[in-house]
Amino acid sequence: MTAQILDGKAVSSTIKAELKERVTALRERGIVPGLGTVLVGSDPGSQWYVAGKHRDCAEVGIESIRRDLPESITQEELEAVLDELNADPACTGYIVQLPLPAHLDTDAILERVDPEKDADGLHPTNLGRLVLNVNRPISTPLPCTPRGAIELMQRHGIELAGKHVVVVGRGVTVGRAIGPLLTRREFNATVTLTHTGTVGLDDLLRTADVIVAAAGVPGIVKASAVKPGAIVLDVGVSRETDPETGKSRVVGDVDPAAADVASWISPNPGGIGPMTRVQLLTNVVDTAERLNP
Ligand SMILES: Nc1nc2c(c(=O)[nH]1)N[C@@H](CN(C=O)c1ccc(C(=O)N[C@@H](CCC(=O)O)C(=O)O)cc1)CN2
Repeated sequence: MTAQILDGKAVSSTIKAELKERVTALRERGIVPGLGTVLVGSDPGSQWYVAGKHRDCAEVGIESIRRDLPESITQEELEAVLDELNADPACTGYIVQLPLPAHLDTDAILERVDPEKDADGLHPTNLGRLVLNVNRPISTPLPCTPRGAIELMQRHGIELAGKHVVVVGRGVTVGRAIGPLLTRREFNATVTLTHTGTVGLDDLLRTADVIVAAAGVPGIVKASAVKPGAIVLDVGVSRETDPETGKSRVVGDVDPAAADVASWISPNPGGIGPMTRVQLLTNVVDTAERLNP
């Protein structure tokens, strides 16, 4: 079997076209959605992701507010920047690009974001609402990668109800947040959360109808652990230097040979990354519409 491709680039282009129409309608009513980004330091990956977020905004008509800050910033100085964005009426929602430098308290920073402006859905209040299932139909932002991953499957006509999803990885942006979403009645999947400390991971993976590989460990999902016909989402992002070209490249969590066993697979790059980005725009437009019914 050769797996069909879950094409995140194509789906995100479609969604961006839909969002552009929604933004145009908002602008016609005098409402201009604005997305803020807060970037600390000069990590090349984070700089690339933030630049991409601003390109996306320009494409759909969302205003960009950008705060690029030095690596040396103190906790107090960073919190003051967040307080400004919390008070800025031009900012519909904003994100703090992760990871932050080690001297900063990430939990305290995420908690400082006004939950109403939390475009990433990572504020404890919004994650709590997700777990309590009070976030329906769409009243507060949902974490971008989990929601984007589900949308990618839905837009390819994949029915999740009754499926057993095995998630690999316990990080806050994906692993911990995707279970509460997938087990909502609207999706009705059954979820097993595993991680790098799970004993018998391969045996659990072989029971999965859907694998969400988000551990950030290259090759943690082996082709031999994928049930024939399973759906495989490769979310993990690691970087390595290509020995032939000397260039840095993205490596996912899934053994490429899994494409010979699975029925559907998300490429990496080109699968979940673009869906993460477009979900961020969706969160901003949803918020602008919710605040201006
Ligand atoms: N505040 C946040 N920080 C981080 C998040 C997040 O959701 N919120 N997720 C990641 C980084 N990220 C978004 O910020 C992100 C990762 C990857 C992509 C993407 O489009 N990737 C491309 C490949 C890019 C490459 O070659 O490096 C793809 O998959 O096709 C977009 C956004 C951590 N931080």
